[in-house]
Amino acid sequence: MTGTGPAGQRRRPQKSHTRRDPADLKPGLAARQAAARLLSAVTESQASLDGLLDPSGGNPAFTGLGDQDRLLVRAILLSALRHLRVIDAFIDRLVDNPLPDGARALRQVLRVAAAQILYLDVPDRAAVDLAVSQADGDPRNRRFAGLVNALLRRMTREKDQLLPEISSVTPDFPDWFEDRLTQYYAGDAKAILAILSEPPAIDLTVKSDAAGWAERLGGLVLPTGSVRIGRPEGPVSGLPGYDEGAWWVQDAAASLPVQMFSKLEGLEIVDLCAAPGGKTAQLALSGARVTACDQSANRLERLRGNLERLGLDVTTQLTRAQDLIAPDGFDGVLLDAPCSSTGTVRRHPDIPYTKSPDDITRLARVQRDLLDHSAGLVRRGGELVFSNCSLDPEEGEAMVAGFLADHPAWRIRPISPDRWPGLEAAVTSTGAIRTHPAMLGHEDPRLAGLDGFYAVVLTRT
Ligand SMILES: C[S@@+](CC[C@H](N)C(=O)[O-])C[C@H]1O[C@@H](n2cnc3c(N)ncnc32)[C@H](O)[C@@H]1O
Repeated sequence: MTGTGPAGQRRRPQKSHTRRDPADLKPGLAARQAAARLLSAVTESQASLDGLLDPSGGNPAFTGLGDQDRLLVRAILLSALRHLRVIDAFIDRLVDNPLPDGARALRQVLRVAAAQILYLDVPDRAAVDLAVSQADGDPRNRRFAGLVNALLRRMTREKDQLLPEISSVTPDFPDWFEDRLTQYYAGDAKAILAILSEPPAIDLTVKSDAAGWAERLGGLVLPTGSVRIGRPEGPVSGLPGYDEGAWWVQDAAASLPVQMFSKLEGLEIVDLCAAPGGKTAQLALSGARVTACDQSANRLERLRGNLERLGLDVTTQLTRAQDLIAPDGFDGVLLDAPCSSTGTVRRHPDIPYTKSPDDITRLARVQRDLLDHSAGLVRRGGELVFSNCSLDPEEGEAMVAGFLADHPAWRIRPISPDRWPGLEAAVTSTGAIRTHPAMLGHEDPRLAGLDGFYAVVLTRT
């Protein structure tokens, strides 16, 4: 409020020197600041997006936001990471001189704004204005506020013309990631890379009556028996069947490993890396007596919550798989091993930025150690299913070939190529399963694709 001074002149409003939350100053600014900070954590410190966005233990810049802002930050980050190289190429096209190397904070501000302008349904003007305010409010970027304004305004004007052109010649993902996929998937690599920058469809594993649930939810039944519901607008917890535990979210590819056991009903099965419990639920639903182990107490707690909602009963054990001792063994062992998760880049587009070829080699060694230990837990005549959601053969085909070479008593029990009609291409020449995101094509991109998975059944002769 303005007032009058002693001489009767109008007094200018006093600037408050109290530190205020930027969100108080301009709606939406705190969300953009959080997005830039988290993008920097992913791309510069290799922090995992899942960890940063965890509602309980995540980054305070995110957890301190309201629900709407959190949704926006998540959407900005997913879009930015799915198209980071295209966004950078667009920014670089619009600057007269390359951005200084030290201007990393500035680049994050521009990336966050560009993700909104190029890929999200946010009014251009709001994206530009907030980016300018964001630059202006940060001493590192203040001198660039004019540049931010000019560059982003130009982006809004020229996006229709330039985006298709830049996208057609710029890869979406880092070279190491694209090179490996091209090396291993040859003819399919282009299609895989194209679909990896699309958000995935949501698949449900239903307890029963897949056709009925598909009709009720407007989805379709897949060769795996899963129900695909596309990309629903709101949270899945609002859909029919969630509260009564009639289904759970599980990519169709992730449902295959459990289906590969030849028998489950009445058998004693250990699920060694079980949380959050998608495969544990399948095992329990098939009538197995399940022990679900995980090394993470938090994740095991999540598994218990998920199984409780589904009304399924399992024994849980907090342990590292390699520390589990079971002198009597199990009829079946599921080792859904920790991996680089490159098969899930559609929902985790941070992976190409947070993982490296060295990580893949390291994780393949971890998997091999876990597989060696798992083999000792299988009763004679029992089955060991190994799986993971990596697209990289070093963590799949090659690792298992090494195991078989060192354990001559073990064999692959081959899966028949017609086990899932419509998914014949997923069965390899050795009888293992190799899925990739360009499988299960559909004319509607919202209904297409599959996570990358490798899975194999091993038995002792
Ligand atoms: C790929 S996730 C498993 C997904 C799960 N099977 C499902 O279908 O929902 C890998 C899990 O392995 C756990 N994990 C990683 N290393 C482990 C180890 N050495 N022993 C036991 N659990 C481990 C992680 O905590 C994580 O929950």
